[in-house]
Amino acid sequence: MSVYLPIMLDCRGRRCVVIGGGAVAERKVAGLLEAEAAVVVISPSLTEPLAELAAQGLLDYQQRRYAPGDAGGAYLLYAASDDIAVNEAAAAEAKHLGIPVNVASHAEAGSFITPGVIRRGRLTVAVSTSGAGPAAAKHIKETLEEVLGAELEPYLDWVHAMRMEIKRTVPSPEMRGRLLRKLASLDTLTQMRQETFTEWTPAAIASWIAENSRGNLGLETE
Ligand SMILES: C[C@@]1(CC(=O)O)c2cc3[nH]c(cc4nc(cc5[nH]c(cc(n2)[C@H]1CCC(=O)O)[C@@](C)(CC(=O)O)[C@@H]5CCC(=O)O)C(CC(=O)O)=C4CCC(=O)O)c(CCC(=O)O)c3CC(=O)O
Ligand SMILES: NC(=O)C1=CN([C@@H]2O[C@H](COP(=O)(O)OP(=O)(O)OC[C@H]3O[C@@H](n4cnc5c(N)ncnc54)[C@H](O)[C@@H]3O)[C@@H](O)[C@H]2O)C=CC1
Repeated sequence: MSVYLPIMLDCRGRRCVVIGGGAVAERKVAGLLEAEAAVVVISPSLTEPLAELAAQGLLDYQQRRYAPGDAGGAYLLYAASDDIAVNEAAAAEAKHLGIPVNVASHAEAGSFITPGVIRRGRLTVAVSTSGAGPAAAKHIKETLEEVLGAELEPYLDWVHAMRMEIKRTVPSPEMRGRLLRKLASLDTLTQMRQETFTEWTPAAIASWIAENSRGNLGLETE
């Protein structure tokens, strides 16, 4: 069994090439566009939704079959045609160039696989069964979706704003760590879920930081 390393990859503006324009390519393209990649699709045909994206100029569509050289300059390659030999050739080319490649028809020919993804604003949850059962991964993802509430989005926006403020005003790394761990243990998420949360004013934020940094001589006060 392959033990895959989960990582979060910044693909903004990166050239990501998808070979094939069918139902599977459609899913991979959706994930890439969500991550703001510069998507190139090479395929003789496209599904209706992919053709719509191409018409809107959201992806670079090259209407033709895969040809050697297509992996060149790619940040990621997805071999998602229904022709195993084509997927294999594209994967071999990518591997030769050291480009990470996903192979839809037989995962073991590639170097990475695609998880099911849940997003709640800044939160991303990726579910993989290491390829054991893609439909099972989808089902587990749907089960998790039910417990991950919409309040996680404003909660993480709040955590982010607080963290930025703590990083801006607290010079001591030890004290910042203490404050950030304390922040994570507050019941803000529950309050947001129960709709009892009231926004912290800049003065309230400053006094929370001051109160919880007692003994920290490095704290900048205004
Ligand atoms: C290894 C992997 C490689 C990769 O594609 O990256 C792969 C491979 C294959 N999938 C196959 C079939 C199906 N795939 C799905 C669905 C999804 N497949 C996804 C990922 C992955 N699929 C990677 C492993 C993920 C993991 O670690 O678990 C998801 C999670 C993400 C996505 O694709 O975006 C997405 C759900 C999206 C969502 O959450 O909604 C369904 C269900 C459905 O369509 O409803 C079926 C039919 C039922 C079944 O077979 O289980 C076949 C057989 C083809 C054949 O035999 O003809 C192969 C080939 C092989 O086994 O090597
Ligand atoms: N990884 C996954 O999640 C899944 C993988 N699969 C497998 O993935 C493959 C694709 O499945 P679908 O998208 O449903 O097939 P599909 O038949 O809907 O689409 C295949 C696409 O490949 C294109 N194509 C064919 N030859 C090509 C070439 N030489 N160069 C470029 N493009 C070419 C076709 O024009 C078409 O757009 C199949 O092998 C299938 O068994 C199927 C289900 C899920």
